[in-house]
Amino acid sequence: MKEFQLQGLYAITDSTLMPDTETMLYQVENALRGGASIIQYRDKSDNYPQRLAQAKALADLCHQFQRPLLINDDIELAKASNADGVHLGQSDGNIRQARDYLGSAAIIGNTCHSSLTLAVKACQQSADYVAFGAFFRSSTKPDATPAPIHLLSEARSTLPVPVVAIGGINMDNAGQVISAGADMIAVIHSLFASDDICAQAGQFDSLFD
Ligand SMILES: Cc1ncc(COP(=O)(O)OP(=O)(O)O)c(N)n1
Ligand SMILES: Cc1ncsc1CCOP(=O)(O)O
Ligand SMILES: [Mg+2]
Repeated sequence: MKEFQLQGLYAITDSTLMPDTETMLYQVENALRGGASIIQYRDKSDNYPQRLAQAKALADLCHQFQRPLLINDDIELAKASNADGVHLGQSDGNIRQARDYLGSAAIIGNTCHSSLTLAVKACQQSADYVAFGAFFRSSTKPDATPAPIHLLSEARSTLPVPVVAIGGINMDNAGQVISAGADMIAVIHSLFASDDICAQAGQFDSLFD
Protein backbone atom coordinates (compact mmCIF):
# COMPACT_ATOMS: atom_id res chain seq x y z
CA MET A 1 0.00 0.00 0.00
CA LYS A 2 1.45 3.37 -1.04
CA GLU A 3 1.56 6.09 1.58
CA PHE A 4 0.48 9.03 -0.60
CA GLN A 5 -2.54 9.82 -2.73
CA LEU A 6 -1.72 10.46 -6.39
CA GLN A 7 -4.31 13.08 -7.23
CA GLY A 8 -4.45 16.86 -7.54
CA LEU A 9 -1.83 19.54 -8.18
CA TYR A 10 1.65 18.22 -8.97
CA ALA A 11 4.03 21.16 -8.60
CA ILE A 12 7.44 21.01 -10.30
CA THR A 13 10.37 23.22 -9.28
CA ASP A 14 12.18 25.40 -11.79
CA SER A 15 15.74 26.63 -11.38
CA THR A 16 15.10 29.82 -13.38
CA LEU A 17 12.08 30.88 -11.34
CA MET A 18 13.86 29.75 -8.14
CA PRO A 19 17.46 30.99 -8.51
CA ASP A 20 18.58 30.05 -4.97
CA THR A 21 17.68 27.53 -2.28
CA GLU A 22 15.92 30.04 -0.02
CA THR A 23 13.62 31.18 -2.85
CA MET A 24 12.94 27.59 -3.86
CA LEU A 25 11.95 26.55 -0.34
CA TYR A 26 9.79 29.65 0.13
CA GLN A 27 7.96 29.08 -3.16
CA VAL A 28 7.47 25.35 -2.58
CA GLU A 29 6.21 25.97 0.95
CA ASN A 30 3.61 28.34 -0.50
CA ALA A 31 2.56 25.73 -3.05
CA LEU A 32 2.18 23.17 -0.26
CA ARG A 33 0.22 25.61 1.92
CA GLY A 34 -2.10 26.22 -1.02
CA GLY A 35 -2.77 22.52 -1.43
CA ALA A 36 -0.19 21.00 -3.82
CA SER A 37 -0.39 17.20 -3.53
CA ILE A 38 3.02 16.27 -4.92
CA ILE A 39 6.30 18.13 -5.45
CA GLN A 40 8.95 17.26 -8.03
CA TYR A 41 12.51 18.58 -7.81
CA ARG A 42 13.57 19.27 -11.41
CA ASP A 43 17.07 20.64 -11.74
CA LYS A 44 19.21 20.00 -14.78
CA SER A 45 22.47 21.39 -13.34
CA ASP A 46 25.56 19.25 -12.74
CA ASN A 47 26.19 20.79 -9.31
CA TYR A 48 25.74 17.58 -7.29
CA PRO A 49 26.42 19.04 -3.81
CA GLN A 50 23.82 21.74 -4.42
CA ARG A 51 21.34 19.25 -5.91
CA LEU A 52 21.74 16.96 -2.89
CA ALA A 53 21.34 19.81 -0.38
CA GLN A 54 18.28 21.18 -2.17
CA ALA A 55 16.65 17.77 -2.56
CA LYS A 56 17.20 16.96 1.15
CA ALA A 57 15.76 20.32 2.22
CA LEU A 58 12.75 19.81 -0.06
CA ALA A 59 12.19 16.29 1.27
CA ASP A 60 12.12 17.63 4.85
CA LEU A 61 9.72 20.40 3.85
CA CYS A 62 7.38 18.07 1.95
CA HIS A 63 7.32 15.60 4.83
CA GLN A 64 6.29 18.36 7.25
CA PHE A 65 3.20 18.68 5.04
CA GLN A 66 2.81 14.88 4.64
CA ARG A 67 3.36 15.28 0.91
CA PRO A 68 5.73 13.28 -1.31
CA LEU A 69 8.84 14.63 -3.02
CA LEU A 70 9.83 13.06 -6.32
CA ILE A 71 13.18 13.66 -8.02
CA ASN A 72 13.32 14.22 -11.75
CA ASP A 73 15.65 11.96 -13.77
CA ASP A 74 17.96 10.75 -10.99
CA ILE A 75 17.39 7.58 -8.92
CA GLU A 76 20.63 7.96 -6.95
CA LEU A 77 19.63 11.47 -5.86
CA ALA A 78 16.18 10.20 -4.93
CA LYS A 79 17.70 7.63 -2.58
CA ALA A 80 20.40 9.91 -1.16
CA SER A 81 17.95 12.71 -0.38
CA ASN A 82 15.26 10.57 1.28
CA ALA A 83 12.80 11.52 -1.44
CA ASP A 84 9.70 9.40 -2.03
CA GLY A 85 10.36 8.49 -5.62
CA VAL A 86 11.51 9.46 -9.05
CA HIS A 87 10.11 10.72 -12.34
CA LEU A 88 11.76 9.10 -15.36
CA GLY A 89 11.50 10.18 -18.98
CA GLN A 90 11.97 7.80 -21.88
CA SER A 91 15.75 8.36 -21.84
CA ASP A 92 16.23 8.60 -18.09
CA GLY A 93 16.70 4.95 -17.20
CA ASN A 94 14.81 1.76 -16.75
CA ILE A 95 11.69 1.59 -14.54
CA ARG A 96 12.42 -1.95 -13.31
CA GLN A 97 15.96 -0.99 -12.30
CA ALA A 98 14.57 2.07 -10.50
CA ARG A 99 12.09 -0.16 -8.67
CA ASP A 100 14.83 -2.59 -7.63
CA TYR A 101 17.00 0.30 -6.46
CA LEU A 102 14.32 2.34 -4.63
CA GLY A 103 12.03 -0.41 -3.36
CA SER A 104 8.34 -1.22 -3.50
CA ALA A 105 7.20 1.83 -1.50
CA ALA A 106 8.80 4.31 -3.90
CA ILE A 107 6.61 6.29 -6.28
CA ILE A 108 7.85 5.92 -9.86
CA GLY A 109 6.41 8.01 -12.66
CA ASN A 110 7.09 7.81 -16.36
CA THR A 111 6.76 10.27 -19.25
CA CYS A 112 4.77 8.71 -22.10
CA HIS A 113 4.44 11.82 -24.33
CA SER A 114 1.37 11.02 -26.46
CA SER A 115 1.68 7.23 -26.52
CA LEU A 116 -0.70 4.79 -24.85
CA THR A 117 1.64 1.99 -25.95
CA LEU A 118 4.46 3.50 -23.88
CA ALA A 119 2.04 3.89 -20.97
CA VAL A 120 0.97 0.23 -21.06
CA LYS A 121 4.65 -0.76 -21.08
CA ALA A 122 5.38 1.58 -18.15
CA CYS A 123 2.56 -0.02 -16.13
CA GLN A 124 3.87 -3.51 -16.90
CA GLN A 125 7.25 -2.36 -15.58
CA SER A 126 5.69 -1.17 -12.27
CA ALA A 127 5.20 2.57 -12.85
CA ASP A 128 2.87 4.15 -10.25
CA TYR A 129 1.64 6.85 -12.62
CA VAL A 130 2.10 7.87 -16.23
CA ALA A 131 2.43 11.41 -17.58
CA PHE A 132 1.23 12.66 -20.97
CA GLY A 133 1.87 16.00 -22.65
CA ALA A 134 2.47 18.67 -23.62
CA PHE A 135 -1.24 19.44 -23.95
CA PHE A 136 -0.68 23.18 -24.41
CA ARG A 137 2.29 25.28 -25.45
CA SER A 138 4.86 25.28 -22.68
CA SER A 139 7.21 28.23 -22.23
CA THR A 140 9.25 26.04 -19.86
CA LYS A 141 9.73 23.27 -22.44
CA PRO A 142 8.79 24.67 -25.87
CA ASP A 143 9.99 21.57 -27.75
CA ALA A 144 7.86 19.10 -25.77
CA THR A 145 5.94 16.58 -27.90
CA PRO A 146 2.33 17.74 -28.34
CA ALA A 147 -0.44 15.47 -27.05
CA PRO A 148 -4.18 15.56 -27.88
CA ILE A 149 -6.64 15.98 -25.02
CA HIS A 150 -8.76 12.94 -26.03
CA LEU A 151 -5.76 10.76 -25.11
CA LEU A 152 -6.56 11.42 -21.45
CA SER A 153 -9.98 9.76 -21.54
CA GLU A 154 -8.56 6.73 -23.35
CA ALA A 155 -5.73 6.54 -20.82
CA ARG A 156 -8.05 6.91 -17.84
CA SER A 157 -10.36 4.15 -19.02
CA THR A 158 -7.66 1.66 -20.02
CA LEU A 159 -4.73 2.10 -17.63
CA PRO A 160 -4.51 0.75 -14.07
CA VAL A 161 -2.59 3.77 -12.70
CA PRO A 162 -3.29 7.51 -12.24
CA VAL A 163 -2.74 9.79 -15.22
CA VAL A 164 -0.83 13.10 -15.16
CA ALA A 165 -1.33 15.91 -17.67
CA ILE A 166 1.57 18.32 -18.25
CA GLY A 167 2.54 21.19 -20.51
CA GLY A 168 1.30 24.78 -20.49
CA ILE A 169 -1.44 24.11 -17.96
CA ASN A 170 -3.01 27.21 -16.40
CA MET A 171 -6.34 28.15 -14.80
CA ASP A 172 -7.89 28.78 -18.23
CA ASN A 173 -7.25 25.26 -19.53
CA ALA A 174 -6.79 23.01 -16.47
CA GLY A 175 -10.52 22.20 -16.35
CA GLN A 176 -10.30 20.72 -19.86
CA VAL A 177 -7.62 18.17 -18.97
CA ILE A 178 -9.26 17.29 -15.65
CA SER A 179 -12.66 16.77 -17.33
CA ALA A 180 -10.94 14.62 -19.94
CA GLY A 181 -9.54 12.31 -17.26
CA ALA A 182 -6.35 13.71 -15.71
CA ASP A 183 -5.94 12.63 -12.08
CA MET A 184 -3.10 15.13 -11.62
CA ILE A 185 -2.03 18.32 -13.34
CA ALA A 186 1.72 18.96 -13.39
CA VAL A 187 2.47 22.67 -13.45
CA ILE A 188 5.56 24.87 -13.42
CA HIS A 189 5.18 28.34 -14.92
CA SER A 190 1.59 29.28 -14.19
CA LEU A 191 2.10 28.27 -10.56
CA PHE A 192 5.61 29.44 -9.70
CA ALA A 193 5.59 32.64 -11.78
CA SER A 194 2.42 33.71 -9.97
CA ASP A 195 2.50 36.71 -7.62
CA ASP A 196 0.64 34.65 -5.01
CA ILE A 197 1.75 31.03 -5.26
CA CYS A 198 -0.32 29.89 -2.28
CA ALA A 199 -3.55 31.33 -3.71
CA GLN A 200 -2.72 29.98 -7.18
CA ALA A 201 -2.11 26.49 -5.79
CA GLY A 202 -5.42 26.77 -3.94
CA GLN A 203 -7.22 27.60 -7.17
CA PHE A 204 -5.72 24.61 -8.97
CA ASP A 205 -6.50 22.39 -5.99
CA SER A 206 -10.14 23.52 -5.91
CA LEU A 207 -10.61 22.07 -9.42
CA PHE A 208 -10.32 18.58 -7.88
CA ASP A 209 -13.12 19.06 -5.30
C1 LIG B 1 5.10 14.82 -14.09
C2 LIG B 1 6.09 14.96 -15.18
N1 LIG B 1 5.72 14.64 -16.44
C3 LIG B 1 6.59 14.75 -17.44
C4 LIG B 1 7.87 15.20 -17.20
C5 LIG B 1 8.88 15.29 -18.32
O1 LIG B 1 9.91 14.32 -18.14
P1 LIG B 1 11.03 14.15 -19.29
O2 LIG B 1 10.34 13.80 -20.56
O3 LIG B 1 12.06 13.24 -18.81
O4 LIG B 1 11.62 15.61 -19.43
P2 LIG B 1 12.42 16.45 -18.33
O5 LIG B 1 11.47 16.94 -17.31
O6 LIG B 1 13.46 15.55 -17.70
O7 LIG B 1 13.03 17.57 -19.11
C6 LIG B 1 8.22 15.52 -15.88
N2 LIG B 1 9.45 15.97 -15.55
N3 LIG B 1 7.31 15.39 -14.89
C1 LIG C 1 8.80 19.10 -18.09
C2 LIG C 1 7.78 19.20 -19.16
N1 LIG C 1 7.50 18.13 -19.96
C3 LIG C 1 6.58 18.39 -20.88
S1 LIG C 1 6.04 19.99 -20.79
C4 LIG C 1 7.05 20.30 -19.46
C5 LIG C 1 7.14 21.63 -18.80
C6 LIG C 1 5.91 21.98 -18.02
O1 LIG C 1 6.03 23.27 -17.52
P1 LIG C 1 4.91 24.38 -17.72
O2 LIG C 1 3.82 24.07 -16.74
O3 LIG C 1 5.62 25.66 -17.37
O4 LIG C 1 4.47 24.34 -19.14
MG1 LIG D 1 13.68 13.53 -17.69
